[in-house]
Amino acid sequence: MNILLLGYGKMGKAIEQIALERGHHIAGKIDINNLSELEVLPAESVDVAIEFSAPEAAYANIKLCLEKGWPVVSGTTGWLDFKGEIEGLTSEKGGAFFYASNYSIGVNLFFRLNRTLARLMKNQPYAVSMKEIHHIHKVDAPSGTAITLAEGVRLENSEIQGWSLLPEQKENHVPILAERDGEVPGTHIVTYQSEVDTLEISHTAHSRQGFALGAVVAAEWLRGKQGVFGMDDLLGNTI
Ligand SMILES: NC(=O)C1=CN([C@@H]2O[C@H](COP(=O)(O)OP(=O)(O)OC[C@H]3O[C@@H](n4cnc5c(N)ncnc54)[C@H](OP(=O)(O)O)[C@@H]3O)[C@@H](O)[C@H]2O)C=CC1
Ligand SMILES: O=C(O)C1=N[C@H](C(=O)O)C[C@H](O)C1
Repeated sequence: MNILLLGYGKMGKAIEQIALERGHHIAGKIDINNLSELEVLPAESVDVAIEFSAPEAAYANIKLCLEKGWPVVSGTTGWLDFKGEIEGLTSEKGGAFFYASNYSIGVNLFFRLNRTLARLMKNQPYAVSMKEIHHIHKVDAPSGTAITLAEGVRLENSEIQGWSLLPEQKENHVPILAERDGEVPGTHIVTYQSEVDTLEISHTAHSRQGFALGAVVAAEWLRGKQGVFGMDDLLGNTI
């Protein structure tokens, strides 16, 4: 496949390496410095775009891809207030859009574990909280993955109404602590605390390889499809 990389930072580079290993061709590498190349790229030179850029850039990047008729796989976090508009544009254009806050298989297993645990904890005397730890370059907080985890708890427990980013706290919201430390690729911890004990589940990424592989597999899966998709569509009951 001819893959356009939209955003050529830490993730763009990790994705390039895996895409080449899997026999794909890189149709272009776009970042903030050569954005104008995007508009002049011939539509037929790209089979799928993989977009990992920045919160303020994702919406415009994805919109442009959909207007060009390119299927888009996006992993950028921190822009999801506009996701509904992108979903509308996808159906208007008959295009294809795939989004995940985290593309690694391990984290998608963790998402399911988190929901199962939230269901078990629904009527138990435990307070839920979350912590995410990322590298110091990360611009958004809390992480997209932590937001998905909090949303998972909300879906299982009607007492939970959302999340709050510590130090701000809101009643019936999952408090999330966002820590920035060195070059940490991504750690997420879900904690349930009672007066007598603590129960914790965690996921620790050792590198960006898992995120990058998931994004390339999603791009391969998206080819030839129409609509809005996520990891549950890709993984189904295979995990
Ligand atoms: N869903 C998932 O599994 C994962 C998601 N992410 C998310 O992916 C995003 C990127 O992460 P990461 O690669 O680490 O970040 P980086 O900062 O390393 O890379 C971002 C890249 O996007 C470029 N960029 C900035 N603005 C634009 C623009 N307008 N158009 C195109 N490119 C632009 C930057 O260019 P320049 O350097 O010149 O500013 C840079 O090359 C983040 O939102 C992060 O949270 C990260 C890992 C996994
Ligand atoms: O910015 C990152 O690095 C990461 N971002 C994603 C997020 O916000 O959840 C996924 C992963 O944790 C790495």
